[in-house]
This record gives sequence, C-alpha cells and structure tokens, in this order.
Amino acid sequence: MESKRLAGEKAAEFVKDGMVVGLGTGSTVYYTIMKLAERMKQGLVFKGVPTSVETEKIAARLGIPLISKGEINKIDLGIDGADAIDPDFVLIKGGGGALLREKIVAEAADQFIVVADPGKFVPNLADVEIPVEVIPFASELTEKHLKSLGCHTKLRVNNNTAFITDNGNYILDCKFEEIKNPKELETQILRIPGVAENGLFTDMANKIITLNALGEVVILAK
Ligand SMILES: O=C(CO)[C@H](O)[C@H](O)COP(=O)(O)O
Repeated sequence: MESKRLAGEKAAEFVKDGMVVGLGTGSTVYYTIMKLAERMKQGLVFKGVPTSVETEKIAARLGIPLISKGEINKIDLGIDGADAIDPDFVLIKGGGGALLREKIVAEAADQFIVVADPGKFVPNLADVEIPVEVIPFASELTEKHLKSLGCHTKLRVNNNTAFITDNGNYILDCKFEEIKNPKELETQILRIPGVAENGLFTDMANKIITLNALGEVVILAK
C-alpha cells in the first residue's frame, strides 16, 4: 500500500549515525527497514534491535547489524507500526503478535516514532480488540481473570491451532464494550498473573508519521 510505504520511508530520515534503533514489526515499518538498508549503503552507520523473529530475518537478509539479545542496554530511537491510534496518541499494537518485544523496545527507546496509514486512526479504542499475550500455563485461569475486567476474549489461532508468539506464548484478543481510561486498563491487565503483556501502548508515541487527506506525509507530535 502506497500510504504505508510513504509513512514508513519517512521515518528512516530520523535515524542518525551511531544510533541504536528499535526495528518494529509489520508491513509499514518494513518500508522503514528497507529505506534504512538503502541509506546504509550510502554510508549510514547504525545498529538495530529487532522486535520479532520476522524483523530479525528481514534485517539480517539486508545486512543490517543487529545487537544480540543479551547486550541491549540503550535504544536511541524506536520505529514501529500500530493497529489503532486514538486522538490522545494511545496505541493498540500486536496485530502481528509481536507486542511483548515491541513494548520492551518502545518503553526503552529515548524517542518512539509510529508509522501508520491514515486508516489506523480511530475515535474510540473500544472498537478494536486488544491483544493480550499470556503464558500457556493455566491460560484458562488467566482468561477468566481477563473476562472479569469486562471483555470478551478470543484465543488467536493460526491454521486451526493456537497462534504461538516468538516467546512461546498465546494471544487472547480482548474486546471491551468501552475503554474509559486506557492507562488504568493497561495496568489492570498487566497485574493479572499469567499475562506477559498487553497491546495498549499509552504515553509512548512521541511522533506519528502518517498521511493527510491530500495524501501528503505529515508528522504529528504531542
Ligand atoms: O503491532 C504490530 C505487530 O505486532 C504492528 O505494528 C501492527 O500490527 C501494524 O502492522 P502494519 O504496519 O502491518 O499495519
């Protein structure tokens, strides 16, 4: 999709020499990674921290130097996509199942840029399911606990079997009737034993790169 390419490529301009860059997951940030590989050939020096096995493979194929798992201390800039963005820049992520590593990277990054086509903007986050990564042990109990927060849960499946994340966990997609306070909900979900992470990303995005109604790339900042 052209809008994903334009937004994704623009974000690559924010990477400077010497940076450690969190590389997100998905079809929009894919274009960022491609552009970064192009800039690398022109002399840009940086190192990447991939947020998924999928991104790790893409980056490795393009020859992007990656920081190995045990050596990630500082991330200058994180760039990633989103499934939904509300007017307060609260995000829902995890459509690709990479939310746990994505949140670790977004939280650690000094700056976090989101790349998204305009279709990702929603007036109401409750219109979108929140992915919750749960460890398989006693996941029925975790699910029951989640339901008590007032949502409908659905185990994510792939080819008729449970979808397994890069961390060996399940994903429960949770639909709430309303979300009054996303920050509070993010914390409430995280408090449930068995929950590894949830796809609500509050207070994280510094900039959102998207397209306006004229199809021009715009950078929204808080
Ligand atoms: O959260 C994600 C993966 O876990 C992605 O960032 C999100 O699904 C957006 O993907 P795309 O850029 O392909 O629309």
